[in-house]
Amino acid sequence: MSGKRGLVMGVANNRSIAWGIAKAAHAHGAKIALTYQGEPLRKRVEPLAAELDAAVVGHCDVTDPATIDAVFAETERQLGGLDFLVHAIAFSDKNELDGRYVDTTADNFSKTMLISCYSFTAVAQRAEKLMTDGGSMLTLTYYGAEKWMPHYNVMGVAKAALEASVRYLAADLGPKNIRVNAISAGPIKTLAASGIGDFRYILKWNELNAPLRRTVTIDEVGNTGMYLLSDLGRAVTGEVHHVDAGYHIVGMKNPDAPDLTLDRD
Ligand SMILES: NC(=O)c1ccc[n+]([C@@H]2O[C@H](COP(=O)([O-])OP(=O)(O)OC[C@H]3O[C@@H](n4cnc5c(N)ncnc54)[C@H](O)[C@@H]3O)[C@@H](O)[C@H]2O)c1
Repeated sequence: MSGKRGLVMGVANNRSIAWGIAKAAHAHGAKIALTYQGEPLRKRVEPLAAELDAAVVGHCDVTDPATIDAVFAETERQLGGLDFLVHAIAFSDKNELDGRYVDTTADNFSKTMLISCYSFTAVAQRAEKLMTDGGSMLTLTYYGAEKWMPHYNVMGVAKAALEASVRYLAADLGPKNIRVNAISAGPIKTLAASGIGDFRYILKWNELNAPLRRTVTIDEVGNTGMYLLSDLGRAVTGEVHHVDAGYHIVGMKNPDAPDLTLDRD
């Protein structure tokens, strides 16, 4: 990653998956820029950026296109161009990440799709202009895009659309040697994940039933990110790569795993 310049969007705190990727990129010699969403997160992101000698290129709320333009202009000013982009952004109303998908409202459906799916295309449009010598774009998805998961609901629908957009963006940008991939991460306790109903149960279920009999860390997602963002993955595009301790190959509960009781406090 030495000599590569990357914009990492989606650091909220030191538990964020984006932070795991930013740390790995820095450790491998990349120059990083970070964005933050709103003032409360600026106070968290600035000290983290200092740890990586990273630029902070401003506030970005992907529902406000002017803020996307502003952070890309600042990235160009500070880094001079881009070799990679990390999009680790998702949002849905917490009330609809519990219970039944069929009860999703039109308003939250649109908002979830805009923030969790379209925003990757919106940032890809800007990043393409800065990737004058090829590049690599990476987003984050979850197995709930492929299979039903309890409470994932509209976010599962948005992630399915996000995975489809990875393929369409990869086809559009491939002729410019810009690669587009996703990591499908296993469940990790982050701020965003805390909004999902019965998340502790989901974590425990994965730990007991994944082939590696454990969950994954942000550092492990970060390390796999290096393969997709660096020249190691230079022939890989349009891919959804699972980093989930193998959970996605499982078809049935491990018979040796104990039965779990639902703990909702
Ligand atoms: N934690 C998990 O179990 C898990 C598993 C698979 C995929 N993912 C995905 O990883 C990505 C990162 O999430 P995380 O788990 O690290 O949680 P996180 O809360 O640390 O990060 C989510 C980020 O999204 C940003 N965001 C939300 N709405 C935004 C908006 N309107 N404009 C700009 N930014 C906005 C937040 O500021 C935050 O930085 C998400 O796409 C999430 O769906 C998470």
